[in-house]
Amino acid sequence: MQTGFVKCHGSGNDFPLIDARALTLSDAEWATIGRLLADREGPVGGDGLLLLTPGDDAHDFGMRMFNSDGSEAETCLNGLRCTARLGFELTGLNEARVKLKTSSAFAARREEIAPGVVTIETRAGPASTDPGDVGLAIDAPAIDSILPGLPSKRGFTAVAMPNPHLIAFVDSIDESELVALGDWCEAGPDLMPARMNVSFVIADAAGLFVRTYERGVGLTNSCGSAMAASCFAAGLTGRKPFGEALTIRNRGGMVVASAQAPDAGGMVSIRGNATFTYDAQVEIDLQAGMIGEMVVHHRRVEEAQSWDALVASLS
Ligand SMILES: N[C@@H](CCC[C@H](N)C(=O)O)C(=O)O
Repeated sequence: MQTGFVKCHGSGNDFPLIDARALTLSDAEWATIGRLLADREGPVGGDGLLLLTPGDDAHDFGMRMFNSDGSEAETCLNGLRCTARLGFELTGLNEARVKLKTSSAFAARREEIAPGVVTIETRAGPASTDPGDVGLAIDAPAIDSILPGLPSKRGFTAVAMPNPHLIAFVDSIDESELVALGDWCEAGPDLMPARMNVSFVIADAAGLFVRTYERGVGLTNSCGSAMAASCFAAGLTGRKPFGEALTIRNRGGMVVASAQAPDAGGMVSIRGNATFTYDAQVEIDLQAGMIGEMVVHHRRVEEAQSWDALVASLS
């Protein structure tokens, strides 16, 4: 099959994005397409696959997200900004209620965070620390807690957005430690059979810096739901106030986020880029599990440059 897609990124977290509203493929077929398109060794590459899907009575449209290992995630908040932008462009809406795998989110166009940078705000949640929601085999919420059985003596806060996140606040980020822990989680141990995303987070005067090992992917430039979970965890642990806009930096750029306290609703808003870098087409052979050459129709050079200028201004 010939498949058209937009290559996009939210804060450097990059994805092929398909308008799948009229496509009826099985979950297994989408998982295969996710593995093929998001393969860094292949012609496209990405941290996963995004699908714009049909809405229903309560939603204007929907989003599905497959990690590069083919597993489907409950949400992807960098991807949600990009998917919402495509949904807005195809429906003429400027804000929407978006159907996710197990929850709903709100998305709206916002004023550009920097010249030429298309900006979307999302509101997702409520964030939860319930062990059942985060998929942890423990008796009580983990908030700055050492987790028995986890090969780390750091304090972790576990948050579902609703996808599962383990957050440790650290003074400096040891990437090899993060990768070792992320790899351990990827095995789906009894403590977390559905695996977890793991982030090391620095809280400083400028806000937060978040580095994430993503479930089903590995280290990525940024992870939107990890930034949301970190913002919520920073409020829960008293490192940052709830209800205030925080600048959250990452390897790919930045977003602005704010989290409500649990008793105020526990929703988390993120404002950031939804950058489209090129539009392309590729032949996918589902039987053989192979993709052909990619043909790029349109490179969105100015848009990509606007984002690069914002990132350069951060350093
Ligand atoms: N990059 C995403 C999260 C993608 C899903 C995640 N790897 C999971 O399996 O939960 C984001 O921006 O939120």
